Amino acid sequence: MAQPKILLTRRWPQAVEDRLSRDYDVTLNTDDTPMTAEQIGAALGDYDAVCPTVSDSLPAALFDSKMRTRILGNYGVGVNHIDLDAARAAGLTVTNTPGCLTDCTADLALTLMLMLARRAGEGERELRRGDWSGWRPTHLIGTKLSGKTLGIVGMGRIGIATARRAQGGFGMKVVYYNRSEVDPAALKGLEAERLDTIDDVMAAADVASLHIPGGGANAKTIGAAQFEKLGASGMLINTARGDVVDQNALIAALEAGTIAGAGLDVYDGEPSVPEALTRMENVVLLPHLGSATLETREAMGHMVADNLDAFFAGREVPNPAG
Ligand SMILES: O=CC(=O)O
Repeated sequence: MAQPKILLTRRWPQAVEDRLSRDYDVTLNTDDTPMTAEQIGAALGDYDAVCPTVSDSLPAALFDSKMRTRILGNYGVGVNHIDLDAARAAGLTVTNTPGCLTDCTADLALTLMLMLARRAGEGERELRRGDWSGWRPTHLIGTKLSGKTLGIVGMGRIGIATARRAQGGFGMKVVYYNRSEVDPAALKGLEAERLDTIDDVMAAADVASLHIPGGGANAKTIGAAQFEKLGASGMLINTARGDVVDQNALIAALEAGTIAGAGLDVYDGEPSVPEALTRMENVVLLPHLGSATLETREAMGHMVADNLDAFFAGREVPNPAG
């Protein structure tokens, strides 16, 4: 029997490309440029499986009954770039990669917190510019994280892992908002108080870290009113999705001093980043590095491969999305 035809929309770690190339008739996007929606639409007519990622866009208009594709093996946990309802209505199975990127994304949330609180980006820029004039007691004074309050918005796997690091490493008090009650077993050993609303979390937090999925109802969850609550010494961390923050309201809040600073790994409309943000010293900007370690990027790829293997063997897929 012919091997299923599979398209990877971007380059993946070598070990996973090798595994898939052994077991499937794989097409690689060798020059690694993002594919247009039209190219992905055409691929849905040509391939048995398409494996997209967060840099792709799969709106409802791409899915029709003439598709050859039967499974979308998404490389990543977030699937807000895929119109899931339309994909399912067209008979597609959609899978994602939950769990394997939890530690790395939580690590990056802490990286942003520390860089922001300790003004590490500012300091590095100063040194590289040749402007460092030596140690002095008043140079680049930051803020201690130890003992401060971390507010988690979205207490899922990554929110919990971030809270554990902040509490275990820095003795931070943790408050959180989650739409539904969190399984107490997942919170074992963590002292964390669930508050009734996101605004309550913002008001209580010195640092607010976002861990809710993007898209749909979560768009612009954090806007001007929430920045007012976070207050002039408050810091915002976003490793989730850019669209959960009202980006214009964030820029306005930073410019007005409504909040103290922001540490961002994701942007609404990325990879474009508003110039206003790039000019601010009290903002740490990373290029969507949450899951970017070799171990995790390989694990994500193997998870996609496991889902494809199960699907084409007629078994239940281990990680259905949504
Ligand atoms: O951002 C990365 C992911 O959603 O996996």
